[in-house]
Amino acid sequence: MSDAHAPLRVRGLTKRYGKVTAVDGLSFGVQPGLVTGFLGPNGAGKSTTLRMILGLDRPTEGSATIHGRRLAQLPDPIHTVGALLDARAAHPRRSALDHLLAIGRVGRIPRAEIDRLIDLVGLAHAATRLVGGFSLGMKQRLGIATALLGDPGIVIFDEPLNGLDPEGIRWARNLIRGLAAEGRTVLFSSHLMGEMELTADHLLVIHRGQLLADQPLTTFIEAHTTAHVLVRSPNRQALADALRAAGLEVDESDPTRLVVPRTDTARVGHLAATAGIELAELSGHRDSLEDAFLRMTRPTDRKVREP
Ligand SMILES: Nc1ncnc2c1ncn2[C@@H]1O[C@H](COP(=O)(O)OP(=O)(O)OP(=O)(O)O)[C@@H](O)[C@H]1O
Repeated sequence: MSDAHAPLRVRGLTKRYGKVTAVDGLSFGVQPGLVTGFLGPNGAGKSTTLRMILGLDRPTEGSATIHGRRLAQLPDPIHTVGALLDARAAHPRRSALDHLLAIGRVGRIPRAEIDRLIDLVGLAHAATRLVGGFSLGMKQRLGIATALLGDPGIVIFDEPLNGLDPEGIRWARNLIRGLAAEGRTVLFSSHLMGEMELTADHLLVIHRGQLLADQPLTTFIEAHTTAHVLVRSPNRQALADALRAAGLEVDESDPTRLVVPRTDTARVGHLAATAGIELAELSGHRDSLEDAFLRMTRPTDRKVREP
């Protein structure tokens, strides 16, 4: 599906607060059936973008549309888009159940569906407790249930993993992936790179309000990271010499292993065997999403990439 037909679409979206340009001409589409990760350092403009998509902030320029319309123009918003922006927003003196019942009433959500969602997010044991006494992780679970109340085809989660424990993070990851597998359009932001790497299929990377990348996660990692080989040998110097003689770069700064960038284990293994050099360890590595992201948003050598 092209961006022009994406269920969620942003064009030239810009937000200025006085002299601060929080969001600077963003254009992208979010596709159904995939988890799209929204990635950017603190202050990059993620929350402002999501707020404009949800009609909570007015763009200075540009537009954000859902099925071609602004959210306010949708005939049935609660059944179209569900969002978790700030888990702390729920009223502290209401129980989780009352919170969901109150919001569910607006969309005429059946009680059985509310009970199902409470179960789904693992809050059955705490449904009648006041939200004010909830941990941040419990509030996130309630926020996720609230977002899913209308069984929406589009879900937007801003930092849904904050405050969740490791079991909760794994649960949320499976839930987010499951929502996309059901064909929904899923956009979520997280500053937890390892989680983003495990959860997202597609990435939107923003920095200082501008789009730096709009591509599949694997393409992003391949484009912005290098593969390298770690190799250990009782005959370290001879190995380093043999690798260099074959035109490879060898990093000897680690006293235990040689690091050989931009190659693979087959090549290093073959060169060692040809030179008759014994190996004690041979493994291939690729930088993580975090390495790629940090390299890309480093102030000095950042290059703006058009989507
Ligand atoms: N209401 C506001 N008034 C003035 N400036 C604002 C306002 N809201 C956001 N900003 C500024 O806009 C920029 C983007 O903020 P935003 O909260 O969208 O970033 P973010 O990517 O969500 O960051 P974080 O991960 O820290 O939440 C920041 O420089 C912020 O200070």
